[in-house]
Amino acid sequence: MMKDITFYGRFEADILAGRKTITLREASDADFVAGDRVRVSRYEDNVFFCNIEIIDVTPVQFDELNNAHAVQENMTLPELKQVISEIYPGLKSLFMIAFRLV
Ligand SMILES: CC(=O)Nc1ccn([C@@H]2O[C@H](CO)[C@@H](O)[C@H]2O)c(=O)n1
Repeated sequence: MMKDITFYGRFEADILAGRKTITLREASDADFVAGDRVRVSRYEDNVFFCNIEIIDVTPVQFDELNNAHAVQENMTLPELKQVISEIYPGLKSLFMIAFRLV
């Protein structure tokens, strides 16, 4: 059975252009392993927009986030920390899911 993931619609263009190649998620949203093919839909309206292949799933602490993470999100580090703080207020333990378009 194919797995699914949702992204906020505002990230769709960056994902489709290959500008966003990681996502940082809480544990309950990181149940993927390298090689998984995953159907990607928009969170707001559930519209499918691409398939991705999972490259890697790695634990990362909020306080360890650095510019390399931000670049892979097509953001600055302050922007990335702000976005994550809004989605997951107070959460320190995240998982970095690296992916590529298929
Ligand atoms: C829709 C949903 O259920 N959850 C999430 C959770 C996270 N993200 C994005 O991943 C990166 C790091 O958190 C940032 O770019 C976030 O905006 C997302 O698009 N959708």
